[in-house]
Parts: sequence; C-alpha cells; structure tokens
Amino acid sequence: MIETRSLTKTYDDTVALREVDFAADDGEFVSVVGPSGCGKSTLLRVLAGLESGFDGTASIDGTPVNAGGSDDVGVVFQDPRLLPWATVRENVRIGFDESVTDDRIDDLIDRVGLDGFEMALPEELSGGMAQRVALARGLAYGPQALLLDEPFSALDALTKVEQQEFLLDVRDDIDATVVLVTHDVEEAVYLADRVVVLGGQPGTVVADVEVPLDRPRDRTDERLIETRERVTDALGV
Ligand SMILES: Nc1ncnc2c1ncn2[C@@H]1O[C@H](COP(=O)(O)OP(=O)(O)OP(=O)(O)O)[C@@H](O)[C@H]1O
Repeated sequence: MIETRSLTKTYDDTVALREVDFAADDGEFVSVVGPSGCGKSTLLRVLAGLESGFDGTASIDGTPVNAGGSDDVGVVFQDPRLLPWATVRENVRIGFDESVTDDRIDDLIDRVGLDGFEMALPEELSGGMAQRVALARGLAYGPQALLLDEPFSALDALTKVEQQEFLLDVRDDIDATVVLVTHDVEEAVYLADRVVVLGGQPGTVVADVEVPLDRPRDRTDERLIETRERVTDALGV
C-alpha cells in the first residue's frame, strides 16, 4: 500500500537515502528506527509528498506520491505546530476547504478525546493534548495512511505511554496504515507489526524485524523484550 523502490534522496552534497526499498501493507503499522541523520524524516517527508526531486519511486496505493501532499495522507510531527492565536477547532480546520462542517471537525476533536475543548487556545492545553490536536488534523478526511514523525518524543514518560495507547485506539477505529518514525526502540516495538531499521549515512535498510504478538500487548512480555534486542542488535548499540 505504501511503497518506495530504490528511493535515493540527495540534498545538495548530502545523500540522505540510498536505494531504499520500503513497504507497508494495507492496515499495517510499521515503525522506522535508526541513528540520527540516517534519513528517517526524509523517508517520511518523501511519502508525505513534501519533497520534490528524488530518484526511484514512492507510491501510496499504487499512486505515485506527488509533491504537495495528498488528502489521503495524514502527517503528524514532533512539534504539534499549532497556531497560538487560533482555537482547537480552527487549528484542526487549517488546510481544509470551507466545505468541511464544524460538526465534522468537532467529531474529529471528539475522536481524539478533546470533546469540550473546541474553543480552547493552545496555551490552555497540555503537551499531550496539543499533540492530539495535531493528530485530529492528521485524521481529517479519514486518511488511508498516517505518517508520524517522532510524535511523542517531546512528552514526559507517563504522557507518552498514554498517547501511545490512545494512538492504538484511534487506529483501531480508522484502520489506517501507519508509518511511525521514532528514536525509541521500546515504543517502536510495542506499537508496530514490523520494525524497519535504517542505518548508515546515506541511510539504507539494514534490518526488517517482525513483532510476533497480537494486541493488546503486555509491555513486559518476553517476546517484546526479545524483539527489542533484535532491533538494538541491528542498530549496533
Ligand atoms: N533540507 C535539507 N537540506 C540539506 N540536508 C538535509 C535536509 N534535510 C535533511 N538533510 C540531511 O539529510 C540527512 C538525513 O536527515 P534526516 O533528518 O532525514 O535524518 P533523521 O534520521 O530523521 O535524523 P534525526 O533522527 O536526527 O531526526 C542528514 O545528513 C541531514 O543533514
């Protein structure tokens, strides 16, 4: 469903990704981990249609990714990127045409657990709540694909766990294909069906590790711990 073939992305003199073959099946949850600078965000930006000019192919549901992004793809970054002077409802509405009704926007706000906060300003929200507004924006139009770039890394440990559970709930509802870029191996393994390890500079795929557990999962399950070890071995740490 989401696929790159021989994807090579160069910025001026820097080759960020070299010959990357990546795939996530329909409805699959894939985490991408790798050392800093190996091209994780670049991969996500290409898939989100935010990068023009790359070699190889990138497609979502068989359609080549076009620069400028697609309504079918939701993207959430580490920084929620909310407009400080705009309400939660206005922040979720950003980027969508006026035909989208307040009811539809409020439904999304409700879905991310922020019912009653439609008129709140970002300064009145906790970090986790602000990130959920960003997620609601990412979910507008019911995306087939949700691309998440370190969405929880700025949150404290407890909020992070809450948001991870929350993401799994939302994903159950919408059945989207999810690609999550993260530095956190525990998070990568706990959430995903499969973990792709990028390495090197320029980045290439160095390992592809299945997570052999159904959900709900127990964070202390031996098999999760073994899978984490396989991922950290591939990372060389
Ligand atoms: N807009 C840009 N212009 C020039 N070089 C860039 C640009 N974006 C990324 N790079 C370079 O491409 C390489 C990959 O960067 P990228 O941000 O994708 O890595 P990353 O794995 O996401 O890193 P991190 O984990 O630190 O966020 C790095 O060497 C980076 O300096």
